[in-house]
Amino acid sequence: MMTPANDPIHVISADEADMIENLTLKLAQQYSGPEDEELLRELPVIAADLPVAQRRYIRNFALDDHNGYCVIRGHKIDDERIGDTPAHWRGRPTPSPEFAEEILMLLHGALLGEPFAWRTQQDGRLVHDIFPIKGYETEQMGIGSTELLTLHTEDAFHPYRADFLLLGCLRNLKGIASIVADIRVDQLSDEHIDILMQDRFIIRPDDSHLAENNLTGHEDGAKFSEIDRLKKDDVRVAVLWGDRSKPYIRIDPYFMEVPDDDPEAKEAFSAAEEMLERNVADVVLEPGDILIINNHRLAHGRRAFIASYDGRDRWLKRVSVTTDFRKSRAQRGLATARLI
Ligand SMILES: NC(=[NH2+])NCCC[C@H](N)C(=O)O
Ligand SMILES: O=C(O)CCC(=O)C(=O)O
Ligand SMILES: [Fe+2]
Repeated sequence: MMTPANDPIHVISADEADMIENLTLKLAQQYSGPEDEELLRELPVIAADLPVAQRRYIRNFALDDHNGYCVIRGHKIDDERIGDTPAHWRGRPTPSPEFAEEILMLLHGALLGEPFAWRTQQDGRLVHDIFPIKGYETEQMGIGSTELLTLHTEDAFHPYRADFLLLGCLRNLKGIASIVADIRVDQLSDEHIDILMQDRFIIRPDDSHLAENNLTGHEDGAKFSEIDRLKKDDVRVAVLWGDRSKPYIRIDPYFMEVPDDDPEAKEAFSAAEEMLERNVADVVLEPGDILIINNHRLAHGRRAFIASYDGRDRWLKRVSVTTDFRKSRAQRGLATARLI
């Protein structure tokens, strides 16, 4: 196919869904958990067993670099087997009852690059949980609920942030929407684009990487020293980069600032924010959906909702994927290590 795939949703057939479920259930018996070295090594090899149409669709999405997101729809979720939506991401068994769904996420990740994660998030787990956690209702984190999760590039502050972000839906009974916003460069002036492409914008780590939101109290917290440094330093970055006519974006206004002595940059930043706000759209994930986000071409977030904490709350899984493992080599210790 030569033209960019325009349909943002690829629906798999019932037969394909059965085949994939059998595959992931079998794999869940063979491996010890989502961080199993052998599983991770085999991922792209096993992913070749996914239906060819699905693999081709994802390949086109990645190569065309045009659409900000796509959804693979129709995977089966065994609501009974996965059990209640947990109260917290800490203290879950390995493997978890939803290991097959975690494998499904990792297989999709392997079609796009290498799954990786952060030492500073969710105890360094490779597959993250996103569900509301009591006490965090008003926080600007995936575990919040009552506030709009404002538009952001995932881990925008970090030079090694994901190229692709996968959000897999296990449960969403109330149809709570994720939000997405494309970059519409035609809605920005040439002057603003020029400024947005320069390193004039201060960015800080978001709260999900802070020690206070991740420590058990047992470890020394040394792994958060880089985050502390980035939090204090006024690191200045560009909001747009790459091809001027189809630029990449790096933005998380909630954790960004424009220096007071740079009114031009302030104005350009507001224009970028307004452009994104104008283009916000809802994407309601259904169980079995995998939302694939091009983290350089789309900002995303989530609508506000009221959590019930009754085991039926919305539950997503999240995997970050890089297309260039080498750039973070010095941070990872071993060539095969996946934590930055
Ligand atoms: N605008 C924002 N809320 N940015 C932070 C995003 C939340 C973060 N990715 C998390 O894991 O919780
Ligand atoms: O819950 C969602 O739909 C998105 C969550 C998210 O963006 C995040 O946790 O970073
Ligand atoms: Fe996010």
